[in-house]
Amino acid sequence: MCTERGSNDIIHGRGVSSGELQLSTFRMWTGRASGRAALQRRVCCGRWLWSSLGRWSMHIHVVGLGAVGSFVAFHLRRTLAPKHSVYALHRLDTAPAISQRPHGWSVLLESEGVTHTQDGIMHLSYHPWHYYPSGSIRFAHWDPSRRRDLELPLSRPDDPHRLHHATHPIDSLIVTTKAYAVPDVLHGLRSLISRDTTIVLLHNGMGVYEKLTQSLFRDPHDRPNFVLCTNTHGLYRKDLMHTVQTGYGEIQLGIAPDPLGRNFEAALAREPQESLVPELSLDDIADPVDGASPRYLNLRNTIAALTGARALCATWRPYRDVQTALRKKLVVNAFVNPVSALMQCKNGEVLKSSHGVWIMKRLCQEAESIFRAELSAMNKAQQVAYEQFMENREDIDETIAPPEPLPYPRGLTKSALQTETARVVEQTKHNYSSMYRDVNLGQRTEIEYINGYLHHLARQYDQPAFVNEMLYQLVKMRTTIPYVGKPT
Ligand SMILES: CC(C)(CO)C(=O)C(=O)O
Repeated sequence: MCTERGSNDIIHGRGVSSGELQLSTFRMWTGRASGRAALQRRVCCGRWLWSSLGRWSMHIHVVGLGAVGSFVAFHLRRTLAPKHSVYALHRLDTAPAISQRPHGWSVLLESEGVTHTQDGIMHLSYHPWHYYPSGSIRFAHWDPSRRRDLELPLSRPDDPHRLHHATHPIDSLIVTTKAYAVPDVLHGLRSLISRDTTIVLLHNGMGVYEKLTQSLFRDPHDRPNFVLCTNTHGLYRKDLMHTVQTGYGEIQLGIAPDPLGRNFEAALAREPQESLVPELSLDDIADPVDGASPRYLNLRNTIAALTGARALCATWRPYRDVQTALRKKLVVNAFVNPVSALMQCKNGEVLKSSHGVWIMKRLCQEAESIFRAELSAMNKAQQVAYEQFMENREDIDETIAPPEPLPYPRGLTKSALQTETARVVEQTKHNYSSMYRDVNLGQRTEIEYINGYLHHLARQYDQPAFVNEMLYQLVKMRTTIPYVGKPT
């Protein structure tokens, strides 16, 4: 279901006096602290906040301009007021190809036979980290009128001033590259990312967020906010920055828990007022009346911008629901993608025979056992944490109820997974899966983040998963054998 919210929900520091900002920041960051230390913190926070919120507009960067990235950039630019900037980040080596396109720097979206053109997206290019181990990053802007604004000279990672070279640190970064490319891309952009940045991850598969929090963003105090997404729109890339929409789906956004402790989903715990079902509230991310730090303001604005672009059909959902949706999509991809790539067929073929149906049913059964084992381990860990907490408490009189074990989501039973797989196969029956295309183009596949992710979970929780294992090994084997095409 699409939201009715408009881009007017995007808020900025203007209109709030510096006095108000200082007071509210003091409350938010220092709690009940008082005296000299509190005064020092108050002055320091106020200065920091004022300089950050003095910006008048939002800067949204989209990296990975394949089918999904172009689709998102297209609709954001189309919906947002011109004062907000939408940037497309390209690898420097793709820039010459773009400048030779007949449509120049415009992004094209084709839907129901009509091609729409979107201008006004600013293009920046970067050198991916692994091409330049010394850490050089260069941004070149393609709009000469704003060139001076945006140029970022080459700098080394150990240069203490290099952040200052960037006129715009990144407020909001939407990452739509293949799952395996995300860590390298973020590594390359690291100097422009701070804990005030919001990073939206929009890719197939799972495990990227966990990888990032264990490597590039280990320190919870310095970690940006992350939004994890599932996307069910049918899209394919016809050409560079030219996407075709073959089916209408939705994007679900889930905000990863704040390492600094803010509860973005506080509304769910409040007594429902008019509606029976409590709804998430943007004010729980950042309350414009109370003043807000850039960290939360950027997050609120990112959610508002994405949900405000109605054609994206993006909704903000509780993180737990998005985790369920991600697992559902993982299982669909774990069946459709390898089978279509190995059998060299369109999605519509994979369930036409009893053999395909057998594989699909067995895979869904394995996935349910894996997810049940995972949940049971989480519930056990929660119980242990509760018992330890109770043991270490000083006031033993007050009783705190033990946490309720989380119930197993209905959407992840084997029959629900089978129904969902059959639905997606029917909806995308005329499409070639992304893995089919990757295999045929001799490109790296996302197998490690799809069947590979399930495989690691199965091992972690000691669950047999032979069908998944076989698909995983076969796709890896396929990519070691040169693709020769059809015999003539
Ligand atoms: C759902 C499906 C299989 C659609 O083609 C897909 O997500 C993919 O190709 O990666």
